[in-house]
Amino acid sequence: MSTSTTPAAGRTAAPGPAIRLEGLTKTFAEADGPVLADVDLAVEPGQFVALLGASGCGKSTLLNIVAGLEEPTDGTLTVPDEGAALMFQDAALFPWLTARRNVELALELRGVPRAERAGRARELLELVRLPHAEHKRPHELSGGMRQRVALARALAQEREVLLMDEPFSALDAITRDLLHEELLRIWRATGRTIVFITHNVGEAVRLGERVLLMSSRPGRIVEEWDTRPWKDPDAYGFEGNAQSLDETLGELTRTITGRLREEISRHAA
Ligand SMILES: Nc1ncnc2c1ncn2[C@@H]1O[C@H](COP(=O)(O)OP(=O)(O)OP(=O)(O)O)[C@@H](O)[C@H]1O
Repeated sequence: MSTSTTPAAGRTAAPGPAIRLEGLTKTFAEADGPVLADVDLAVEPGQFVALLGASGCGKSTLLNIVAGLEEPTDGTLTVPDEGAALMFQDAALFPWLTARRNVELALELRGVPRAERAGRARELLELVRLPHAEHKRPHELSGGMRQRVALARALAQEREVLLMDEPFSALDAITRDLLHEELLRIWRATGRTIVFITHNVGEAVRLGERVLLMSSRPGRIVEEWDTRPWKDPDAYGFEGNAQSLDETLGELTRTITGRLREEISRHAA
């Protein structure tokens, strides 16, 4: 696991969870009070965690700290030594490179020998179901296809942890729905640990095994729901039929939506 900086605002080595935050606080120099205060969170290897919260509550700040792009003001952060792969709302591909070259670049940065790069990039484009687009440049691809390339590029980094900051929020509903399926398939196939930020409760419930709600200013994790009983009802001894399963899932979604609304109105008040 990871390197250490200062004891108070540090990155420390420890076995166990893939990500562990303890008493994490972040205050920006020019900000009015802390954006994050005393955030505690442990994410086990291979878990899929969805993080919900009002706009501006600090979700991206939290992800940026886990990614090492921001330093915490206080608290302890444990992440894998290798760091994490990141994916954003904007695919941020190099426009002059083909889809395959965009993926190859990530392989090159990881030190994969030149002779292996093209084959590995093709495999990754197949994994995201985009093999036919390997020679296309980003402007020739749809928004959904660009996000698939961005996902292949993030996977090319071979990091255990994948951090996703609203990666599908700019896509239309049908494309998003398809990408949800693809992401779940890829998560099961690769065993990555995923932290996925969204404003969308349906998306959070569909994707996350754990759905976390962040409070607004200061941001901390105030509630958590376990969706696994709905995803694997037999393993969790759910005795109802498909309809009652849907109904209880609907109830869960309404409960989470209600709590998110409370947080949004508290922030707006
Ligand atoms: N570098 C920075 N300097 C000062 N303030 C910042 C900085 N980055 C973020 N903030 C502030 O921290 C707060 C949280 O921002 P952040 O982007 O983490 O929220 P968020 O929950 O991801 O929002 P959204 O859902 O709208 O993307 C905001 O008030 C923002 O203005």
